[in-house]
Amino acid sequence: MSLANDLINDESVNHQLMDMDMTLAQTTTTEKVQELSDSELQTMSVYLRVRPFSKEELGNCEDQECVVIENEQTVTLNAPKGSASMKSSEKGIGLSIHKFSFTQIFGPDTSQAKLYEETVQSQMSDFLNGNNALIFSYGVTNAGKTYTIQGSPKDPGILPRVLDATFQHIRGQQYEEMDVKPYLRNDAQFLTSEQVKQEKNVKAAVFASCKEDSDTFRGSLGDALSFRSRSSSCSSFNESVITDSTVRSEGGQFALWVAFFEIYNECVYDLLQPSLCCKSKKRAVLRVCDDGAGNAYVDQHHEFERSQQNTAIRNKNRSLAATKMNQCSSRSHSIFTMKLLKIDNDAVKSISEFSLCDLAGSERCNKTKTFGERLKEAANINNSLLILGKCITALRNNQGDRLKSCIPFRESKLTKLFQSFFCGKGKASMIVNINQCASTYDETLHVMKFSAVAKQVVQVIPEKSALSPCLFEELLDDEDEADVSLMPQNELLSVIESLKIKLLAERRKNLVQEMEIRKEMGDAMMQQIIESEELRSREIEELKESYQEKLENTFEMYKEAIKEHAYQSAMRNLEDDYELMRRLESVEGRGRSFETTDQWTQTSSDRETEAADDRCKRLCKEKSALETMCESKQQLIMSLEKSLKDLTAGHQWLTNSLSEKTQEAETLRREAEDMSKSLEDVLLQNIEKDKEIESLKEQLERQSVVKTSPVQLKPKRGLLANIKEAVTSPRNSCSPARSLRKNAKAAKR
Ligand SMILES: Nc1ncnc2c1ncn2[C@@H]1O[C@H](COP(=O)(O)OP(=O)(O)OP(=O)(O)O)[C@@H](O)[C@H]1O
Repeated sequence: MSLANDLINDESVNHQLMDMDMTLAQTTTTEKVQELSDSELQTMSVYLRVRPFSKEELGNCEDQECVVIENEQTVTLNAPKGSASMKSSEKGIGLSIHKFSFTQIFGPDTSQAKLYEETVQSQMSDFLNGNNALIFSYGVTNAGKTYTIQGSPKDPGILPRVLDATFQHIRGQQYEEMDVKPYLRNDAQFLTSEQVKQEKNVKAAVFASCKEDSDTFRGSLGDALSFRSRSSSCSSFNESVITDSTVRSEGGQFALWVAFFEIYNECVYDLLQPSLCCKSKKRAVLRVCDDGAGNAYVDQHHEFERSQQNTAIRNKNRSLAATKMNQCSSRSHSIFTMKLLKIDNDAVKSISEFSLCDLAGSERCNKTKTFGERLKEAANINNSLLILGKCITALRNNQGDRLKSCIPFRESKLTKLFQSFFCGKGKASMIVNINQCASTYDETLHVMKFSAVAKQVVQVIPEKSALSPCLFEELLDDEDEADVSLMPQNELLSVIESLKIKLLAERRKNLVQEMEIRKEMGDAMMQQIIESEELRSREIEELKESYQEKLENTFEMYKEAIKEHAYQSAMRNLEDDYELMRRLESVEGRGRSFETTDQWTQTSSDRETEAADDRCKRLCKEKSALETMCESKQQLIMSLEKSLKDLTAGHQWLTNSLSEKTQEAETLRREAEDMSKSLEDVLLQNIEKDKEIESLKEQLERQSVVKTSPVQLKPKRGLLANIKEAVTSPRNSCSPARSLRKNAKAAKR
């Protein structure tokens, strides 16, 4: 899609350039055209069709008034926020508003019928009058190109309408024989009866297959190409051609031959090839031939009759794919060609051709998220559109330049087939399809810039009688020759020299241009590859992480399972050991019983003896195995017993030392208790002694009072003796204390 961008980078500058070029072109061509008495000169018709928003697009806020139709010829494009154009304009590099003019603009409400009437009808008249016409739709993917060319079963597009109009025109004049067929690009040949037979067989196979497909797939996408039934309610476009006064209706008969092919990845495939063949075999690639006069053509025409008008010719063979931007994106350029042969008195009077081309969508690879096969397709589509752009630019530039630069028609199949139309062999017009989505604004802008260039291409439309393959160019050459013949030889040589220099400069310029274009395409591809690489590495990282996590989980799971298994095995081993022990014991028991029972050996048969022997051997083996196992177990048990003994001894030592310590602690506790008791006693003794002293003091006081009083009190001798004893010998046994206590109690009483 960088096509238009490659051609035009700065809009304002280019507009000025265009204006200049246009002035130049117009002056130069006006001079020339004065001599073209029978020719018609006009710029290429470029129509714009703006498709309506889909519900999804409205839901996604795509409506940001990016496309404003000012009037029937002018449209304004306003860059939405976030678009590359807006960013550039904010940096002061470009403009955020662009105005474009077209031959005619059709808004979102335009019906298919109106579009047909106002765009195709004049070319239709040319075609029916014996002239050639080409209509091609151009635009970004999902802009409505296929809808415009093919339409839908309910609302047929240009193609079914053109066919219908053709049949209306040749009604009652159809040539019944099949013995005249288009030949080379502009010629016809008479067929032998054998060839006619072959043609009839091919035709029957093709249309039977198409009919079958139509019945099978009715209602699917391919029905878009169904030719409108005559009983259809839509009749307006039938009359339009019939009532057209410019169409000459003379005598004679008409044979209509059609070809329908696609250019996919620079290979041409027949879209009318019977489908059965396609299923089993690889599709045959058609050759683009040259008729010797520089006109390329594809020789694959099928005769077409009125009876087949209702037959659905489907484009199910066409290369379609779902891209991020269009679920049913055309991945090829499809070209439908009609050749109308006018036959009168067993001679072909005229041959006219009408080609309708639905170009594949121009697109940005990263926007459409294309990879692999899709990327290859996109590269091929973009390349052929790029060459178409180069041709159109060169055509426009040549108009203002006496030394015409080479137009690279031969660089792609598409431009090879378009060449004759651009060289004056017919009238070409372009329908530019755009959507109004904000997200595709930048691409739409490129398309508009491209169409601005195309609109300035001046076409020379000669009268049929004066027709030669490249009239405009031939006339210029003739003129140059006439001038040259009058020049002296030395001047001629200098002219040749200067021409050589100019040629070299031109070649260099072309090379540089080519290199730049290739570099840009390479860069775009590289960018795409880098982006996809990054995406891949991010995905790989994410995958790695998720696998790592899964691995860890699995590892944990296995760890658990191994633990479980080890536990189960240990349990089983234990049980086995036990079982073996049991069996060993029983074997030993049985062995003992065999030894003692003599009668048993005598009475058993030989077979039983053998079996018993075997069994005995097996048991012996088992026994020895069990013994070995027991031995090892015994050793294990012994070692375990030893460690248990050690542990018990350690435990015993610890217990003993603990009890010793406990005893020591008990003794200490008791000693402490005794000490506290004796302390308590001493305290009590002190208290009692204090009390006794007090009471003795009281007694002494009383006695001193009695000594002074007339009443003589009888002295208490025992008490005094006791006091003396207590005072003088405090360390005496507890009996005195006890007696002291008694005395104190008595004193209290
Ligand atoms: N004028 C219109 N009115 C209504 N619907 C339209 C109109 N133009 C296009 N559409 C719808 O828009 C969608 C895209 O159109 P279409 O497939 O014709 O685009 P395209 O340009 O051919 O895309 P691609 O280049 O990817 O093949 C289709 O669903 C079609 O029916």
